[in-house]
Amino acid sequence: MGNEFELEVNHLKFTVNFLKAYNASLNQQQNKTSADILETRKMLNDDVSNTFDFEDGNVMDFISMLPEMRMTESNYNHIEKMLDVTSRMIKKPYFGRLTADGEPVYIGNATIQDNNQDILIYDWRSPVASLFYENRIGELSYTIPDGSKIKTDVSLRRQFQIENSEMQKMFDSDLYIGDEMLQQLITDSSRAKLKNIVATIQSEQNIIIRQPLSQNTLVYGPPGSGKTSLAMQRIAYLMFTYRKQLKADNILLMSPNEVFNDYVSDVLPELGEDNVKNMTFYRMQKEMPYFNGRQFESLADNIQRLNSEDGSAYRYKTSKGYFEDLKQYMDTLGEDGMYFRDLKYGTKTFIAKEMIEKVFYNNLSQHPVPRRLHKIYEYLLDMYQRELKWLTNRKYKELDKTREYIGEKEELQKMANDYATKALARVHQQIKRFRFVQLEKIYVRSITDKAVRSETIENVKRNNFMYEDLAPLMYLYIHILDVSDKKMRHVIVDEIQDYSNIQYAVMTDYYGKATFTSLGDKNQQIHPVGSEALDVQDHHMMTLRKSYRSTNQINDYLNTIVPGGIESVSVDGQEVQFINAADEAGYIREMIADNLPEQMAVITPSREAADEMYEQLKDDIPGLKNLQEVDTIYNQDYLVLPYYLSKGFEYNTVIITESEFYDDLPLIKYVLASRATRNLYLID
Ligand SMILES: Nc1ncnc2c1ncn2[C@@H]1O[C@H](COP(=O)(O)OP(=O)(O)OP(=O)(O)O)[C@@H](O)[C@H]1O
Repeated sequence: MGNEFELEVNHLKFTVNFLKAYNASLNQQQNKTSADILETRKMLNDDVSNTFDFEDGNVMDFISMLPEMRMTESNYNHIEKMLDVTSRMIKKPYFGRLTADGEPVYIGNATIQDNNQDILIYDWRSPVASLFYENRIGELSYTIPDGSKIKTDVSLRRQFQIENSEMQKMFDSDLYIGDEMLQQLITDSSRAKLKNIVATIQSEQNIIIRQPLSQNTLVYGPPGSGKTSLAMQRIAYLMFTYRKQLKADNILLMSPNEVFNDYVSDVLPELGEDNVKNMTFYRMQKEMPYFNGRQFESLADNIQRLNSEDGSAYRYKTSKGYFEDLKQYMDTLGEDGMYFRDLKYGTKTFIAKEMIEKVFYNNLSQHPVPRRLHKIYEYLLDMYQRELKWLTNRKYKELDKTREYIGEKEELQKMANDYATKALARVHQQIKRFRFVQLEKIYVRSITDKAVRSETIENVKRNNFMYEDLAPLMYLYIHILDVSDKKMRHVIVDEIQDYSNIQYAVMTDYYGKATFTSLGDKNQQIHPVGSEALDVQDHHMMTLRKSYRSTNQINDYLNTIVPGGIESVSVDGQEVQFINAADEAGYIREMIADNLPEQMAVITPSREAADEMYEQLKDDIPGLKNLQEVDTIYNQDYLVLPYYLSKGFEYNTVIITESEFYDDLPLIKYVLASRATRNLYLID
């Protein structure tokens, strides 16, 4: 092994030197390309834009230069990306090695070729690198893009710990148990944000990451089994494997809240990829103009409200039974049950709902519902143009007659036009937003439970929509108008257990051209009412069992809440602390006085309790942050937060205050306790 270590140290030196030289040549290329771009731009400025005239041949010159300019700029972007990648890789060129069919295969964050085009380092996402994540040696096989399997004899699997271009340690490991690299990562809690796990992806995780793009996948796994990490690694994998089809803006990450996006935002850039578009279920309605101006309760407010209120309306509206009723109601809209709105301006009716209804049910009855509505939309826009013209003319005549304004005819015309445009602005907006359809009434009619229906009518009247109204309204909107986002090719949904069947249908139907990877844990529903299990079709179901986050002691405690929930792959730490303290803030103050943990989250049962706790602790904990529902930045090591915001995160030390609050909510306690990596305190 001594000799082997030396050989590896030499190979590392060679690779680092190569990367340094490569990086320097990229630097030179970048300078040259940026000089070329500047020169072209300057030339265009001088020669073209001063005399930008279609009569002049220089416009043609400009057009003929465009492809080359685009190529130079894309070349520049590529060089910049490679500069970034190689700068990182100089410090840590690779993390693993295989000997496959007698040949060394080094594995790192990107593929690097030497001057003879031989591969010096394989990207971790390349097919052959998959063998590394099998965590064993022997006769193995990997799949290449055409689907065929390549049999390979793997005689060595080696992991490296390299820091600042220096070899620290190496391990030859063919067994996952005793994986020292993994153990070291598990004990490293130096970072507040989610880290990449590229060097220690486990075989059950590797299978999930490498599912084909065409496959819908549903993954369940206990707390700490790496679901969020996999979500990010999978995005990086898809972007590499399908780079011709997929750009960052074709992939969507559906997050439980806004701050979560920041929590995961380091992973993709570290892996050399751009961050993808992110979304929350709540924010989806903002992409649908119909809902502009409608006030929807936020998820956080919904959770707080239903903590103390009766949840029967929520239960009804998220149930499979209601979803079936809604679909049935929608199926008959072509014959009956469609509701419209009068469009008015001033005291005048632009169009009466009865008229729209007549066109919808009589004149257009041969078409499907969405087609009818789009045709009505066109008629109404046409009508609007005619009305605008008529109103402008009338105003023009009026102005002309009063002769109060003596000016140019064009000015008079403009005044008349401005007047008419303003008068009809609301009508125009309503047409554009399809507000001539009375979606809310259709929704209310689809509710068969009398009490829920009358409560909903009151809320609609007050423009006070509940969170649970979002999904059925969006579902109606998407289907009645046949609206979808055609750009997304893949959607990753984390914390899938927090979505009802109707919510999932909204996502899969709206992102209709995308396949889905959804990840969650049925035992981690944070909503006080909860939803029924997800009924999905055409999804490959996968289960994770092992958990990498918390110490064995914390995992043992978690297993007392959900027996057998977690298979612990971890290290020992201190026992879970159950504390009785009349003055909770006082206890925390004392506890941290001589030993402030690296990171700490104080979790409270409500927003009010969080505000109060923050006031009591802020002078004792430097940089303490009171995390808000609307926050989008996650970079604090010391946090106070209400429990429903803790979803998906992890902290070195977790203090659950007023823990008796969760006595009847054991699964919420489970979620909160599983946020701790090293130390867990439950105070009551
Ligand atoms: N293969 C791995 N190698 C190293 N660390 C890992 C691995 N898998 C997961 N982890 C670590 O375990 C912790 C939990 O991972 P993650 O947050 O992705 O789990 P999760 O399943 O989403 O958890 P939860 O359901 O509780 O939100 C993270 O610190 C992550 O870095």
